Amino acid sequence: TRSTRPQRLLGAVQKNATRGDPCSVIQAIDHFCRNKEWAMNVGDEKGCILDAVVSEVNPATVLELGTYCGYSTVRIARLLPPDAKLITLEFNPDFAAIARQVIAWAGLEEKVQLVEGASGDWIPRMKEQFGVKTFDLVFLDHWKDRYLPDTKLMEECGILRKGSVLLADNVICPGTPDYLEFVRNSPRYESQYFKSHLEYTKVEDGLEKSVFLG
Ligand SMILES: CCCNc1ncnc2c1ncn2[C@@H]1O[C@H](/C=C/CNC(=O)c2cc(-c3ccc(F)cc3)cc(O)c2O)[C@H](C)[C@H]1O
Ligand SMILES: [Mg+2]
Repeated sequence: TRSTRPQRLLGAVQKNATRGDPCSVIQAIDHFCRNKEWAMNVGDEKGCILDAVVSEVNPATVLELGTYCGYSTVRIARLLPPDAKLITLEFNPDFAAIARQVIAWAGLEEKVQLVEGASGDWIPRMKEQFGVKTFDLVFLDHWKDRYLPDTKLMEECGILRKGSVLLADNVICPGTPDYLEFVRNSPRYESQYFKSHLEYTKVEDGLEKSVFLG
């Protein structure tokens, strides 16, 4: 049967990237998505903003919602200090399987814990399951209508601390209007918009960085 796009993306990584070299994995995926088949990775332009925020926060604990093929997982994990931990949630087993192989090709398995399951089920269990009390950085890139409910859940479960940074992809395209309205108007967040473009296109999109004030 015909392969899937994530399988072809993995093939491009295995063909064109060097094992253990995260930058070559990132470049191979960006080249594939720009020249062969578009895919919904955060991409190189928004990826540079993501890199800057990760470097600024220098997090010991990171939570990613929506692994997909693992592109942003590799972008984030490659910048983390040795004993830092990135937990990424992906509820589609086929995407999780692809992402595991992309992360392994980049040689970043030690820094990444890919959890197969839904954010709603796992956010409440972060403490007991992984011994993580709070997250220094959360990258939201899953279903756009889940950003707000999951943010409220993270608050309720106490996994955000004063200063935790939420970074949300696609706040313009496809758009997350309810989330944006919430973080921009809530007194408990200090929000900032980073204007950019939808991955591999000229369409406007951007990232919203929101600091939880406790
Ligand atoms: C209830 C479960 C919630 N909890 C969950 N828990 C765990 N994993 C979850 C949960 N909800 C979803 N996931 C996983 O995350 C991934 C989902 C990612 C979704 N991303 C987009 O939809 C998007 C679209 C465009 C776009 C823009 C323009 C276009 F024309 C077309 C497309 C661009 C972009 O950058 C985009 O990130 C993955 C596919 C899916 O299995
Ligand atoms: Mg996205």
